[in-house]
Amino acid sequence: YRVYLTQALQLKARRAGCQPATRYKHKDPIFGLDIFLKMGNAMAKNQSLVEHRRRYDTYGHTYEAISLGSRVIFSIHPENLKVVWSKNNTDWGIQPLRLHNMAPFCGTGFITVDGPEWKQSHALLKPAFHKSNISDFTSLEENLRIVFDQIPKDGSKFDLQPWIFKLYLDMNGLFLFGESIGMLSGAPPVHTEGFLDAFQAGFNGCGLRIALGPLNFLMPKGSWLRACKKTHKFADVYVDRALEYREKHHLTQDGQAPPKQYTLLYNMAQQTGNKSVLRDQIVQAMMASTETTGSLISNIVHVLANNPPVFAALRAEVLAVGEEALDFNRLGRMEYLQNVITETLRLYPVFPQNIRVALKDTILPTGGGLGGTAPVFAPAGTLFDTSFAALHRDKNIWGPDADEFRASRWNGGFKPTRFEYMPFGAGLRQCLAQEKATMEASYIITRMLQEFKDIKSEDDRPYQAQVALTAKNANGCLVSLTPAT
Ligand code: HEM
Repeated sequence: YRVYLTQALQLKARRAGCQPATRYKHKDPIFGLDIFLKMGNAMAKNQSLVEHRRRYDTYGHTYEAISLGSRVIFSIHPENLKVVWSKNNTDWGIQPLRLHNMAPFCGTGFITVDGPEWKQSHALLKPAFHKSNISDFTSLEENLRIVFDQIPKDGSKFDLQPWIFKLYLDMNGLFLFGESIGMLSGAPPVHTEGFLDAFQAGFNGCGLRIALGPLNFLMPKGSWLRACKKTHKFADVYVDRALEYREKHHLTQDGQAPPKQYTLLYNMAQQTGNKSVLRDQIVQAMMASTETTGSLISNIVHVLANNPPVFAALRAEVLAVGEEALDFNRLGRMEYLQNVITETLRLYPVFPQNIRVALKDTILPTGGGLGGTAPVFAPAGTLFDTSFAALHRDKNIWGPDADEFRASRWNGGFKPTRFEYMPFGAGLRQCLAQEKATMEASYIITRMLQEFKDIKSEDDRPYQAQVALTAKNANGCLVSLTPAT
């Protein structure tokens, strides 16, 4: 039957004019253990993005391989990305790859499902990201001041990254559940004890299970399941509060609880009283927000500390703001600042890679044959693995200085297509927090440059991406800062 199936698929591919993409030179062409181990080794050395790029340089924009028995098409060709990430294309998804591997940790939600269930989850989350809910910087300012207080004022060396991550654990707590988890104050609520370690272990376990694919039975499950349980216990504290609130206010006015609208969980609890739905969504939202905006800010500071002319130009723009209020409108009009953020996300994408799976037999428009331009057949179950980090440094798109930080490349109407620059994804699953993340980054960087007249790098190592779901600088953000007054 397998032989028949293979032949039937080959016939289907030939009829559509498809040709195979360049094949990775395997040592183990049957199970593809070699490519799996090589990537594992590169990840352990924080070299996975370098390894991906090296392979694209060797094999071209699209090539294919076998990894742990699955066929994988690796591609950074914008034409292919356009098809796979298209809003109307239901041939590609994520559910068969993620749901069974992640459900014990985070259940059913926008990260784990496709189709109508994804749509429901997306609809529950979306209202909380409305501009009116994300444009008040009062709590951000209060918490940012605590970070500023930690920075040595005598110009001595300081790792800013852990403090930015603490700031974001607290800010995410406020946005997701309406309560800071006390990382900056050093006084976390009692129920958070052990939560961060459990969350990290639960999250990492999901990643490992996905990476191991058919070998995921090799991962010991006991401690992972305990970490999942502890994470649920933490989330349930807030879910129960949101449900109590919903219950208490249920019969007011038109039957809706008055909105505690700035908070994602309370916002969702206006729409559903289902405890497990709320818990799944909030755990998945924690996954999407952990270390994302924090990494972006740490990366911008890394760029500024290593590029004195960029720092000087940006500080001049910040000083020109004077006493004006830093709202969305004013921050959005700071053109150089916006270009610095855009260029930082190009060179150091916080989500550097992504994988989709073919939900049915389908065709990629390009990458096949000797010239690499023929369509490529992808039978159901084929994985599509892309690297935004490699895409964002492709010299065909960005020119010979693709590896250089040049904020001015975004001046004068230069605009890559939606599938050449994808720091926030594209299509249906595009990040709901894009505006929130970029505006908060704008606020923090502006405030920092108001408070400090110089930032110098105290680290001569290059940026080294430590990749889990997201990427952060493995070396932290070692800098020295000079106060403005
Ligand atoms: C610099 C910061 C961030 C970056 C670069 C980023 C990037 C991304 C990317 C690339 C995706 C698409 C994933 C995919 O296609 O599989 C995504 C989705 C998403 N992100 Fe973000 N993200 C950031 C911050 C955040 C934050 C802080 C939150 C929540 C508070 C968040 C919530 C979401 C949600 C809910 C989705 C899924 C949308 C859906 O499927 O409906 N993101 N993000």
